Amino acid sequence: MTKQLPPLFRDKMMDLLGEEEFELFLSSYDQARSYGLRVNTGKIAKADFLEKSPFALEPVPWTSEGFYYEEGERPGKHPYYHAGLYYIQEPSAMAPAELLQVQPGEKVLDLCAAPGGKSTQIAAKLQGEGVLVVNDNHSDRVKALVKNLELFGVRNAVVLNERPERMLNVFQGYFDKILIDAPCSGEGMFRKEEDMMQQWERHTVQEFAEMQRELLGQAAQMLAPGGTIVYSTCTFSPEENEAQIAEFLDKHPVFEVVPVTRFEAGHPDWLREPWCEGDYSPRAREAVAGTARLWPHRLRGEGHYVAVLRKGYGVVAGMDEGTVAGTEKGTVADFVSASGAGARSGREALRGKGRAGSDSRVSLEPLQAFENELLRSEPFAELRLVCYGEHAYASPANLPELHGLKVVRPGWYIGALHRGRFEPSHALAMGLRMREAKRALSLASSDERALRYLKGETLEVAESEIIRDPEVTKAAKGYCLVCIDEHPVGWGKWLDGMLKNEYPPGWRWT
Ligand SMILES: C[S@@+](CC[C@H](N)C(=O)[O-])C[C@H]1O[C@@H](n2cnc3c(N)ncnc32)[C@H](O)[C@@H]1O
Repeated sequence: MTKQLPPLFRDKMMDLLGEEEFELFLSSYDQARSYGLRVNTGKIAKADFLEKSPFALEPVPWTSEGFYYEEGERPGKHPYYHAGLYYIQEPSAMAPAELLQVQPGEKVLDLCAAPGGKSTQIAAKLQGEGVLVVNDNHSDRVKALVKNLELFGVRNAVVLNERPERMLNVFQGYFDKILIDAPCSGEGMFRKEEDMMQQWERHTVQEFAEMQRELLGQAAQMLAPGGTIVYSTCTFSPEENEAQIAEFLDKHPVFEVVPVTRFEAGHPDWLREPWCEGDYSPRAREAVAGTARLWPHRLRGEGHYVAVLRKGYGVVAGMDEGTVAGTEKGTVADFVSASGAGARSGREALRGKGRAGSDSRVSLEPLQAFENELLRSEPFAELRLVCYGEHAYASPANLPELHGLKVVRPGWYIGALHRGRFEPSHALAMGLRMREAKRALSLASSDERALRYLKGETLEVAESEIIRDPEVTKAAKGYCLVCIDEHPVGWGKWLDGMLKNEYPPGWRWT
């Protein structure tokens, strides 16, 4: 594979690393890559997963929930994948969200989030408390992001499809933590995805560097004083890594680097011609040594770069922290948010207008009837119910007003209210625990019906198999939460010994 590396890339790495280190680096391209999965601790405790894991797992040293699995295993082809018990993720890619040190209750932004690997990691750390705003400016990639958050059963996420400059007014100084998993030239992925090599050219490095500069400046404005930004790339070029951080520190003296000691150090010595300009301050040069490099020849993972930046509280006289760009007018604004000034809380919010600019009213009764019949707990209690047309969402509390932004999901999608009926969403099923449903069916993963359910088939299910509390729910007939080994995978409708399959076509086992 070393022969396929772009010659310009080889020459550059040789210049940066020096002959001896370069040989080691080069040899990594002829070694097997590592495979990883990360346990969804939002759904299952790590110890419980390890007890039932069908895979031989070995811990990834830098991520508490991360594990290596062996080549040849197919974790994407197991019912537990469909239950959202883990995310398949390249081991080095688990480092940035871990370094963000997210705590339950925080307000977190994942600025370049699709397809959502790191968003799901952050969500698990929030444990359903606080706010997770995830954004990606690519509309097609956002679809995968939504699906992964739903699969993970995330209840407190808002999904945006925005250009970050349009988010600045709304989120000025709002977030405690921001992850910028920046678009980059992808040099660190050459071993994993060979076609990235064909796309690589010297000028792409410069193009990405320009985007990264903007993203860093925008994130700085949306971060609260005392907050943390983690900046990461999966590339080696110093233009996209150390140079970005050095330039950022010189423009934003209120920020400092929090040193990462777990990995190899960043390279101040690479801030030089012909790769980078040389005129950074001594403070900035020194600080980039505290950023981190994950090298494929030094650990079991692909190439990554990570910097942890903390925003101080001080105001430095004469320094421009950047002005807020105005938001554009006349863009999508038909999202009704019940948050922000004047909003009514919880259930009240849903009684409001169905859609901005329209006076249609959505009756809550069918949802209430569904809750009474099917839900044991109050899963929406800490959230605000909002309606977008006929679609009901449970939105995290304390969100600023989102008018004018392209909101793909204002929160946890609960279901559709139309023609006097409530149809629960697949996302609702995935976000529930089995104990929260008054009517459930738990199939063993070894039961052939588990796979047949995931393939969309109708199942024969005896009335005695429908789990219900006879004091509360006597009837077996109607919606029931279908689980595999007690982990929800979707809805079914039981009647007279048959379970009608409500598993969505786009999610089915193929
Ligand atoms: C490295 S990928 C993110 C991977 C993701 N964090 C994960 O772990 O699954 C970078 C993403 O940034 C998005 N992107 C590129 N430019 C952007 C911008 N200006 N604002 C927001 N997202 C952007 C791309 O569409 C791409 O999905």
